[in-house]
Amino acid sequence: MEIGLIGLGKMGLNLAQNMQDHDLTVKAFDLMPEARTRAAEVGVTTADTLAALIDSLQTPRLIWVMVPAGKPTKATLQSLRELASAGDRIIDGGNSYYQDSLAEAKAFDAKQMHFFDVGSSGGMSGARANGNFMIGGDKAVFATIEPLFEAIAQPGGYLYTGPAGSGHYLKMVHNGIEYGMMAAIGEGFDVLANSPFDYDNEAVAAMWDHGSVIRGWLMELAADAFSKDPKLEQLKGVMHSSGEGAWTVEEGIRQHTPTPVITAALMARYNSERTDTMTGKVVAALRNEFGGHPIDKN
Ligand SMILES: NC(=O)c1ccc[n+]([C@@H]2O[C@H](COP(=O)([O-])OP(=O)(O)OC[C@H]3O[C@@H](n4cnc5c(N)ncnc54)[C@H](O)[C@@H]3O)[C@@H](O)[C@H]2O)c1
Ligand SMILES: O=C(O)[C@H](O)[C@@H](O)[C@H](O)[C@H](O)COP(=O)(O)O
Repeated sequence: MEIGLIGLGKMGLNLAQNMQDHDLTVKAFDLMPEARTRAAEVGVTTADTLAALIDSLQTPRLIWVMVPAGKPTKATLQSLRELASAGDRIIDGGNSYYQDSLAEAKAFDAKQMHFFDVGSSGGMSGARANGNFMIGGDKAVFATIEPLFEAIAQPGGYLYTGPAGSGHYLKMVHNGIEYGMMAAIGEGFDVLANSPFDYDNEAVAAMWDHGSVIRGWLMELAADAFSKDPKLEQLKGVMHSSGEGAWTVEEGIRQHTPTPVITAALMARYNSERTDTMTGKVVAALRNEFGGHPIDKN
């Protein structure tokens, strides 16, 4: 099986190596020459332009797009509609918004091309080996690309989820859950840090990862992070987000499905990006106005 891979960043390059480990033929392209050079250094065949990549692939082509979600993905998918042919199969493996994927599926359908929205999980190590994939698209055509997922996923770690849109929808909800789980772990360690006891964070996380109810990969990763920086003193507690948590909350609001934990986790992320808040100033001012309570001044 031959795959044309577009995007050789943190995920794409690992995916390319994962595919090659399973005797799949990878031909790849990235806008950045440095990314192409890095890929060539680990034995990935690269093309200098998107058009050259498309020309080099056997038809019906199988093309995996792994570039940043949003504008870069939209632009790449638009180019593929111009450069690829009827019958080609196009995978968007990035974290795209499912509504965008529904629109992309329609646009590819109009060109008799097959679009798959694939939520990819497991971070960079999952891309490199034993990944996790949530796959939306045409079921009959999926059968033609299933061997790819059998090869690169953890056994049991891929699922055909239904028509186009359903893969990225499921990944959106997965990431909403991820927000809540990580926030709870973070809060727990915050309480420990402010406790009267001197806990060893790495030892606690490693112990919790062995048999406790809250064991799991996030706990393992917490132990790894604490092993490098026992109190995470080198980090600022700023938590960025790239959209999936917000989309999950918006979806909950649209459905009238309460998502208080995920919403609180999302708001905590937004709050962490601000050094001082108008909310805090207003509440401080009001407490001072009605009760004479002390205020901290700039
Ligand atoms: N990093 C993760 O843990 C992770 C996990 C799952 C899914 N994702 C998703 O995978 C996608 C890629 O993420 P990443 O972490 O590899 O990003 P990245 O920024 O590390 O890499 C993106 C690569 O795409 C290239 N690129 C950008 N625009 C391009 C274009 N128009 N044509 C060709 N190449 C282009 C960039 O030069 C870069 O090398 C994103 O949609 C992301 O949301 C990331
Ligand atoms: O399942 C995964 O492998 C991760 O969820 C992955 O997709 C990525 O690390 C998120 O995009 C981060 O999302 P935020 O930037 O929203 O935290």
